[in-house]
Formats: sequence, C-alpha cells, structure tokens
Amino acid sequence: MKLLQSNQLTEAVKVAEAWEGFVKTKYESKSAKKKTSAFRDYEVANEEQPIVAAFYKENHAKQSLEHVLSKKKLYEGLTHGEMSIWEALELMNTLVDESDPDTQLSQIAHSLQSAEAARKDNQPRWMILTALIHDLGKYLFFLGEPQWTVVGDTFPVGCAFSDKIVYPHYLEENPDYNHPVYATKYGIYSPHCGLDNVHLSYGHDEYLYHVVKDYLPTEAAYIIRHHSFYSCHTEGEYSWLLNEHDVEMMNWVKVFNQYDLYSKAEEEPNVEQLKPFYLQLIDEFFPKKIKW
Ligand SMILES: O[C@H]1[C@H](O)[C@@H](O)[C@H](O)[C@@H](O)[C@H]1O
Ligand SMILES: [Fe+2]
Ligand SMILES: [Fe+2]
Repeated sequence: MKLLQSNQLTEAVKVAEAWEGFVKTKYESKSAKKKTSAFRDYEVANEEQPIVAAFYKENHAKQSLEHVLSKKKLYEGLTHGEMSIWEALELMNTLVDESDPDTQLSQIAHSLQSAEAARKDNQPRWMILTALIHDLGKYLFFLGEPQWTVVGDTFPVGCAFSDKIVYPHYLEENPDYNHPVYATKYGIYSPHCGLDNVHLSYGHDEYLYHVVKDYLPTEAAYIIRHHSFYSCHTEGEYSWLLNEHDVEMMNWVKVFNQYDLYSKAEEEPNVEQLKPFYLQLIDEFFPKKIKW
C-alpha cells in the first residue's frame, strides 16, 4: 500500500480507493416488507434452506480457471439457438434459483419485480430494460448446464480467493486453491488490469453479456456482466483488479443492485398485465430474434 502512495500513484488507483469507501454504502429498501439487512442472510439460510449451502459447496469446488475457460469457449460463439427476449423470459417461468435465499418465485417473477422497481424509481428506459433481462443468462440451465455453473455469486479465478466471497471455506475444495500461480494474490493478472481481462466464475452474467452486448448501452452490458460479483460491488474486495472504466461503471452496478435485490420482497407481478409495456420496451432495443 505504501509504495502505491508515492508520486507514481495512478489516476486509476486513486479512483479505486475512493470507490472502496463508496461501495460500502447501503441503499435503504423501498419496501417496508423486509429490512435490507434481512436479504442475503446466509446464516439464516443455513438453518432454513440447506439447499443454498449445498449449492455453494458444489459451485466453489468446481469453478476452476480451466472450467471457466472451457465454458467461455463453448458459449461465446452464440451457436445455441435463436429466440426473442420475451420467449426467453417465458422460459424462466419454470426455473427456481437454488443459490438464492431471498426468492422462491420463478425467474420471470423476479425479472418483472426488478424492472418494476426501477420503473417506479423513474430510471431511464435502458435501466428498466436491464433490470428486466439481467438474469436471462440462466437460459444456460435449459441448455443442460447444472445450476452450479449458471447461478450464484461470481468471483475471479486465476488469483487468490477473497474471504468475503460467500461460504469462503468451500473454496478449499477448489482445484486451484493450492495452485502455485492461481493461489497467489495477483495470480495471472496485473494490478488494475481491468475486469475485461479477468475471468470470473462462469455463469449467467458472462453468458448473457455476450448475447446482448451489441444492442445495449455500455453501462447496461457492464451491469449484466458483473451484477453477481458481490465480493467486489458490495464488499469492496478486488479493487486492485479495477481500472478507471470499472470504477465508473461499478456506480451503475450499485444503482442496479438495489432493484435486483430488494424487489424480491414485492408482490408477485401480473405477467399478462405488464406484458404490453415490456414488449414495447424490448422492441426499442432488440430485433425480433437474437442469437443465444
Ligand atoms: O443467488 C443469486 C442469484 O443467482 C442471482 O441471479 C445472482 O445474480 C446473485 O449473485 C446470486 O446471489
Ligand atoms: Fe443474477
Ligand atoms: Fe437477479
């Protein structure tokens, strides 16, 4: 730390440090139904929903750098079908996310709850759309992928794991845990190399980013790609990986996160009633069908 404070201190480092303070700020829940501190309470989940810990045990044991690289290769080319955004949303009707202690509703309900929360807050239309589609990468599940490489929080692979990742002790089972390079602080990365150059554990964020990035503003695509990276955007870890662009974009991830997380306590949305508004919104950004 001392060394970095010399006159070689780059702009990126300065902003990253300022951001570390900011990132710890918590939004107050708009919903009176549940306190913000009651979300993501994995201790309570251990008692009441053992499926969550079982999910992370498997996820942490299997998300190695090698695994991530092989899934990226398999899915980056978007050769797994053509489908409209609304069709993908409807598919989500049957998926319940095992990693999530805060919602037992289907994923289409979660998508609409997030989008409605952003809409009520008068967010720009791109943000409402981002909230609507942010979890559609869970389509991976319908392509035959097990939940452990589809859902859950993400974390960098190829460098040491932070102990602020959920269920950190399960990472001891990861094949990279004692690796001579991947287990060192910087691993295969250099400080402030930017998240664009970092491999996060493979899941719905990375997959959907490639599906939608050409149709959306940079901010929206960035949110989608990093919304599950809680140890960074909520715990303030891994700031040494961020460059100036990341620091700027992470502000948007924080804004988005309140709609993603706290809307889970809202009433179950009426899909048919909301459909016309969202079809129109989707139309403003996307062609009829896109490649998956
Ligand atoms: O359990 C949840 C869920 O899988 C979300 O879709 C993901 O974005 C979160 O990071 C995770 O904690
Ligand atoms: Fe997600
Ligand atoms: Fe979500």
